[in-house]
Amino acid sequence: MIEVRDLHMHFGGFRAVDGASLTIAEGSITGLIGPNGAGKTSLFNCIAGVLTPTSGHVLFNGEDITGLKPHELFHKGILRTFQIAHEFSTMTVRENLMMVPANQTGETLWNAWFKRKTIAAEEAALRQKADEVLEFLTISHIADEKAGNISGGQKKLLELGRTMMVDAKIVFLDEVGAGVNRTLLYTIADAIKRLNVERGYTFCMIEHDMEFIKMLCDPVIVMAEGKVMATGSAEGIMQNEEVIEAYLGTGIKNKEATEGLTKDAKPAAKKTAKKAAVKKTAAKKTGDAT
Ligand SMILES: Nc1ncnc2c1ncn2[C@@H]1O[C@H](COP(=O)(O)OP(=O)(O)OP(=O)(O)O)[C@@H](O)[C@H]1O
Repeated sequence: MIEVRDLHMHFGGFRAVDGASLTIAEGSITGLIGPNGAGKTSLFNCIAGVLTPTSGHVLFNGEDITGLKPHELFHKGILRTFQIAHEFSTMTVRENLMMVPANQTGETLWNAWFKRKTIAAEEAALRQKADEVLEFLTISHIADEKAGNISGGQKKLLELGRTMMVDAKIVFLDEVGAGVNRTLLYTIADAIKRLNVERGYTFCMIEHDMEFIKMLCDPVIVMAEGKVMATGSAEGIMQNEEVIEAYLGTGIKNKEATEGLTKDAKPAAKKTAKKAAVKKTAAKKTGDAT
């Protein structure tokens, strides 16, 4: 379980995360949504060690992990994927997977010369594991493709596959569904669901696509202006007036998210909400100094 307590991430005088508290329960697929600029990525980066928070705490099963670096969190099974998949483009898909586990014997020149048998055995085991991962993700057919040549959606699957090469406990997914065609989106959703149910992975995912959120996430946490404004089921969140207002107020760029969250809102209510939220944002930007 991850517990975030009163987390702040300030950039100069601007409070990107402004006292966020939330829980990611073990075994859940927790969605993190909110309008553009709500602070979701900053919060993710604080939890995953990419940023050191200005204040507040992140606990993992009761242990304070605030400020630990990504490699330290990696060894605890806490991994973060990025919005833009980070693959080694000139290596094959299989080789990309085989690169993930740390502390391989062949990593030093000395061992490469004198421990050849051990290295060969390790490589064979890694190759087998990589092939199992590819099969699980239904992308065995691209094992020998250069990673730079595969589609954006396949890169997202590869990113997910890399988390399977180590014993991941909690995986933070940053817009894993963004820019992916519908068919591949269902493959990704299916892989996430199976990793959750069959292998006990916990997920926390930032997503703008409400259909994707509805397919997978319970609970859904909504952030606005650096704070958690609501937590609940996807259906409940989509009916929540406050949430609808928050989305309208910031002129959200993502069409699907806006449609999903605002289709029931009345036109007059939309106008008032937009004015109120714009005022609130302006006040926040001018009134804060840290
Ligand atoms: N390194 C930084 N320096 C200054 N301001 C930053 C920095 N990173 C983020 N911000 C600001 O913090 C606010 C929150 O950004 P963040 O990326 O966390 O939001 P988000 O909810 O992930 O948005 P989106 O959905 O658009 O990706 C934004 O106003 C952004 O401009």
